[in-house]
Amino acid sequence: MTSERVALDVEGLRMRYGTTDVLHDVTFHARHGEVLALLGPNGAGKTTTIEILEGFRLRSAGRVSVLGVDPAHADERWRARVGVVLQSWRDHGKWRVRELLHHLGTYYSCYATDEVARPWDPDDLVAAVGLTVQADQKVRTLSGGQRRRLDVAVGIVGRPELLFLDEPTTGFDPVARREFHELVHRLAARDSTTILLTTHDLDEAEKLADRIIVLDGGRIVADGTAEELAQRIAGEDEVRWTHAGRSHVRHVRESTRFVHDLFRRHGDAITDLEVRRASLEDTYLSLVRRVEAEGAAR
Ligand SMILES: Nc1ncnc2c1ncn2[C@@H]1O[C@H](COP(=O)(O)OP(=O)(O)OP(=O)(O)O)[C@@H](O)[C@H]1O
Repeated sequence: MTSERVALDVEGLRMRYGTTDVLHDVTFHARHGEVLALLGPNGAGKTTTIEILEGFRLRSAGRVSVLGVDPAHADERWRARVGVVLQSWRDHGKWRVRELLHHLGTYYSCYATDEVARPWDPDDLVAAVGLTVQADQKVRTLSGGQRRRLDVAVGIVGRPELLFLDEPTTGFDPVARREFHELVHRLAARDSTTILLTTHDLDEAEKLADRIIVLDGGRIVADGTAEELAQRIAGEDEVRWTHAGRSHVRHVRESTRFVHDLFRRHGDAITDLEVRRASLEDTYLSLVRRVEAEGAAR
């Protein structure tokens, strides 16, 4: 469920490491309850952006507001409203799963409000991330994918209003991935949690995100829904059909009109008609290649 209220507001964000600019004028926003995927090649600036929004890294310039607060000057009360799942987290090996979540949850109880009961009940939380069977196991005995599920549980134990997920499903098996996607949908739809995630899995971005932002070389090169980006960037749909026993394939910009003309000309003689819109992967690859070609031409 998305609302008009802005949860994330980033304008003219710049980051410089030494003498190298790695973010140039990055501007975007997210409404409450929106799921945003940040995509881009290695080194594009995704983690740097997320770390600035989390308040872990100080920006060089620009305006950033996260839940109405500048993360560079945020306090504990703000931190309790924000959940973070980092790329890797390797502590607390001796703790048992439920015990650890119960313990971490106690830090959030003083931030409970009339609207948000904090923390998440440990039994409900282990069930939500699919760790009920492992609830009494020591953390160090979990498999890689189970550890990642626990990372997600740690990130949401305080029932955050805004959740940052940096490559959340690395190491998940297909069942865990599907369950995680359902959890993200539930958090956004039922609890109106705003979610910003980075991923290299384009299928995952397409399934989860209301909106997709592509960063390349520290600049935003695309921002929109998967369909909008496909229309704007990849542009062409693939139409396949059979006529008089022969298979045909054409790539066209306006597939609805093309199919209409096809039927007007050949009527019922057309069989096996299939229209395939550009996937996010097609769109992403054509966008990144275009940006690289422009960079090489400069
Ligand atoms: N602490 C640092 N000091 C200097 N340069 C850094 C530092 N952290 C990141 N960089 C550089 O900033 C750029 C952006 O890095 P960042 O980690 O944000 O990219 P990313 O999009 O998250 O990449 P990946 O997909 O590989 O995780 C890279 O060129 C990287 O080398």
